[in-house]
Amino acid sequence: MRDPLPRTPVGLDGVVAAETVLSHVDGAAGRLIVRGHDLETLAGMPFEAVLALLWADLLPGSPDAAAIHTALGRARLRAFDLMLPRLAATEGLSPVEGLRLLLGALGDGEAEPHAVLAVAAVPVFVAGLTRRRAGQAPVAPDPARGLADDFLTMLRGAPAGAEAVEALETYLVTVADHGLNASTFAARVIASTEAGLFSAVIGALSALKGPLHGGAPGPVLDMLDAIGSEAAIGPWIDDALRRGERLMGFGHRIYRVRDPRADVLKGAVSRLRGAGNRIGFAESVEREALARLAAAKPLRPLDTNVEFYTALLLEALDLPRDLFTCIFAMGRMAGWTAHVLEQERSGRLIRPQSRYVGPMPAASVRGAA
Ligand SMILES: CC(=O)SCCNC(=O)CCNC(=O)[C@H](O)C(C)(C)COP(=O)(O)OP(=O)(O)OC[C@H]1O[C@@H](n2cnc3c(N)ncnc32)[C@H](O)[C@@H]1OP(=O)(O)O
Ligand SMILES: O=C([O-])CC(=O)C(=O)O
Repeated sequence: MRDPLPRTPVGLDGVVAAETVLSHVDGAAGRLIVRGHDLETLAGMPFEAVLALLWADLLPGSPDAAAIHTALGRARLRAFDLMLPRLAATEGLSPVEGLRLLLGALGDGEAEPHAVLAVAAVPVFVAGLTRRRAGQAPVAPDPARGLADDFLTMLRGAPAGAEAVEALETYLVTVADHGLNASTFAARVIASTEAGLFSAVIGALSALKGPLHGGAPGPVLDMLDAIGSEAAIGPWIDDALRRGERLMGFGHRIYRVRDPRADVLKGAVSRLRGAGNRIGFAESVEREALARLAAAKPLRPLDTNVEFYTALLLEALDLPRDLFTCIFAMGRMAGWTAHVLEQERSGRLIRPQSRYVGPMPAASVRGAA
């Protein structure tokens, strides 16, 4: 007998790998609680206020939203200086690869609190690398602006309207934290080795990049484009399911009902002028997809996840679809940093077990010497 471990499904379903005060995902009820607040009550708050909630008791002095606004403005200036000499190296990389490269400029010796600098750096880097590939010079941050507002200003080279800022802010808050999802788990594993916050969030970004996690919203739009017309919806979905493909923006490891973030984001898209036609089509696709998924997988409830209306919202904001994962990272950096700080406080190495199912040596040489 060389296998004392019970057979378990791979994927860590249902395994508790950390205790957290940060967020709770109730998959049966379709409820997301962030530090004692339902998502729906957070959705109107500034991103800086949600950062104050997530970082409370984890950052020295538990700064409030106003102090975080000031600290993030200062840190964006620092990130801009770090970015300038490295921007050329992002040539030829996808935006998320470029962001990963630029985050590598954040060294453990930085004076700003690392959580603050990591959150501040994402909008600066994403705006800078997007402008560079369009042949435009980077725009310096304005520390007086809020993070969402400054990102759109740095990206476009001109202030964005209040409606767009509010919609982006709703998005950033909605995706700020979500229990022990794959990227946050990756961050906590890296933090548990005491490798430092910047290493942990670069690892998290690498996990987010995949199409089964934060890479899904771009492909949601690809799917809507490929379907093309109302008449094609049913046959297109049937063909995709027949080929064994996954419909992007549907299904979730934890939710067995509709992801509560979907409706918050759908509301935000609906409030944006000019988003009307595409949202009507998206609703038809969603309706048909849910009916067909229920018929195809009767034993596995599959509902709409956050990425479906993320795609619609970011498209309505006129953001290029290959930036969507970077913008997800802009919001999720809040949660990653808070989880890293919490993990560093608990201080225990995360090291699960694998079950060896490979061959044993033909003849034992142990003890022969
Ligand atoms: C922010 C986020 O990360 S939200 C998720 C974003 N990702 C997506 O939208 C990609 C599409 N969705 C998926 O791939 C999955 O639903 C995931 C990755 C999100 C969750 O996957 P898991 O919990 O591992 O589900 P699992 O792989 O066990 O799937 C169970 C069954 O449902 C099917 N299924 C799951 N999601 C989908 C989907 N979107 N479309 C079609 N079938 C699906 C699987 O093929 C599988 O069927 P089978 O039992 O006949 O083989
Ligand atoms: O929780 C998950 O597994 C994926 C997800 O929705 C997120 O990270 O926002």
